[in-house]
Amino acid sequence: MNRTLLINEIFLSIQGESSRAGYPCVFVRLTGCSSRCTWCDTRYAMTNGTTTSLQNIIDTIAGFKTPLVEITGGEPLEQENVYPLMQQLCNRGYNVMLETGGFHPVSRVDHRVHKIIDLKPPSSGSSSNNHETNIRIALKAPPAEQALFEFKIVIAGKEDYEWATRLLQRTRINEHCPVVMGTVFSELSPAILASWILKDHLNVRMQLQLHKYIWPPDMRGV
Ligand SMILES: C[S@@+](CC[C@H](N)C(=O)[O-])C[C@H]1O[C@@H](n2cnc3c(N)ncnc32)[C@H](O)[C@@H]1O
Ligand SMILES: Nc1nc2[nH]cc(C(=O)O)c2c(=O)[nH]1
Ligand code: SF4
Ligand SMILES: [Mg+2]
Repeated sequence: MNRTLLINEIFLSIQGESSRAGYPCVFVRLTGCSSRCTWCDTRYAMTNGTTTSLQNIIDTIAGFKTPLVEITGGEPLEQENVYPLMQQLCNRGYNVMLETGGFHPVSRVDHRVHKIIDLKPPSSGSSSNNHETNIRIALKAPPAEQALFEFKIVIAGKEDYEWATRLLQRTRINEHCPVVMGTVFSELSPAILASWILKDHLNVRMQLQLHKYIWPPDMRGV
């Protein structure tokens, strides 16, 4: 079957987010997202895309000669053929990461994929769409698979931070899986977020979007 995906861009860059930040990584950005996070930095991926066969995507990735591949968007889980793409990349031996907004259960994602799941705070305007099933799936996973779950919370201010600490107290997800916490770029000072995390002895990994410090923050394809 000639399966396709609507692709916004495929590029090689330095992974700027998550526990793998700093490693060379191929990014496959899928077009389209039905959410509208107020501070989304990738609005250009909402509509523009090229219909591309899975084989063509895999060949493009192979050309970058890099073992780490991240599937992002847009919202990657909104296109059905993302599932066979991830499976085929895993079969070929790539380290595959998925970056998802967390509005869809990750139960159909190949278990070998490193899943980075956002928990959207109130400032995003998308908080009511969080799918807490993903937290339950991660908590129930056997330890070896739990290591392939990572949750991410992007914070714009104190209200978001307090929402996040309540979520962590209630679910204790950070005792089982890495939780990365970062700032909405240019909205909240990293030093302020760092001071809150330190004051509360919060067991999270702070991260900044590394690529926005390496290159101009609004540059595309990096
Ligand atoms: C553009 S989204 C694409 C993947 C998926 N839709 C999602 O939300 O995870 C990739 C990541 O960028 C983060 N992000 C978007 N806009 C941001 C901003 N202005 N500052 C910091 N992180 C941002 C999102 O929270 C998400 O973790
Ligand atoms: N360099 C770089 N690292 C990233 N990590 C996650 C990204 C994303 O947009 O999902 C991203 C991105 O857009 N660029
Ligand atoms: S879910 Fe991701 S791509 Fe969609 S609007 Fe929110 S940050 Fe942007
Ligand atoms: Mg990005």
